[in-house]
Amino acid sequence: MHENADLVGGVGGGHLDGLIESLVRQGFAVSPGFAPLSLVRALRKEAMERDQLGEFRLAGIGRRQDHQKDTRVRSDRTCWLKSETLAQCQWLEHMEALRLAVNQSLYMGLFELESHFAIYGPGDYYQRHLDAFNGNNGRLLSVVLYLNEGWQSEWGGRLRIWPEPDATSVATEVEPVAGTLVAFLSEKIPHEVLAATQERYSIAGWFRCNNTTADWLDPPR
Ligand SMILES: O=C(O)CCC(=O)C(=O)O
Ligand SMILES: [Fe+2]
Repeated sequence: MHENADLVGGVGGGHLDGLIESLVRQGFAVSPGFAPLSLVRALRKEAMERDQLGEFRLAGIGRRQDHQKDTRVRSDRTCWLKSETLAQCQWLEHMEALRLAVNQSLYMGLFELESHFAIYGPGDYYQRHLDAFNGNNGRLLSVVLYLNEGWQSEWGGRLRIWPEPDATSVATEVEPVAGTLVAFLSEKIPHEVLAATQERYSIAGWFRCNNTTADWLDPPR
């Protein structure tokens, strides 16, 4: 069988319709088994190799001028993805299928994706936050893919999700199990990564709008 058979089965694969329906209904979606295990394994192996090479950095908060390191808010380490390996290209193809499906059904105008590997060591966390506010960074839709095979519930590391920015009651908690994809509206859904007792591997990504359009059409004078 062609080595991309997994990918062809996975994209389409019945996940996208349910995912979009959940996004419309509640602003977030949890899709277990979204990515095939073969792809999850390849991605985790790459994350581990790049970590060995020292390519991960303590995660920052914010972008550009307001970029700062703040271990009180989060303590994971991250490494940006590039389309430099087959596995990363396959991840990007999955996300391209999601982008097209979301744009077709929800007219969200998702334009480009930025994504990074993240490793939360034992005790690492990311406190409750929104991924975007008032369009500050152009992030519209957030996605997270978990890369942990054999994850045990008692290890912790769940993603806690609230239903709206000011909510006090939790909507759900997601186990960071291999192949599960979570997607949510970046400006609307607060979330928090709870500390785990084991290393927790993931890819987090953000679809952004096309920030350059206005500049091109109506250059500032
Ligand atoms: O790893 C997760 O479950 C979520 C990560 C996250 O919230 C982020 O990187 O902004
Ligand atoms: Fe986040």
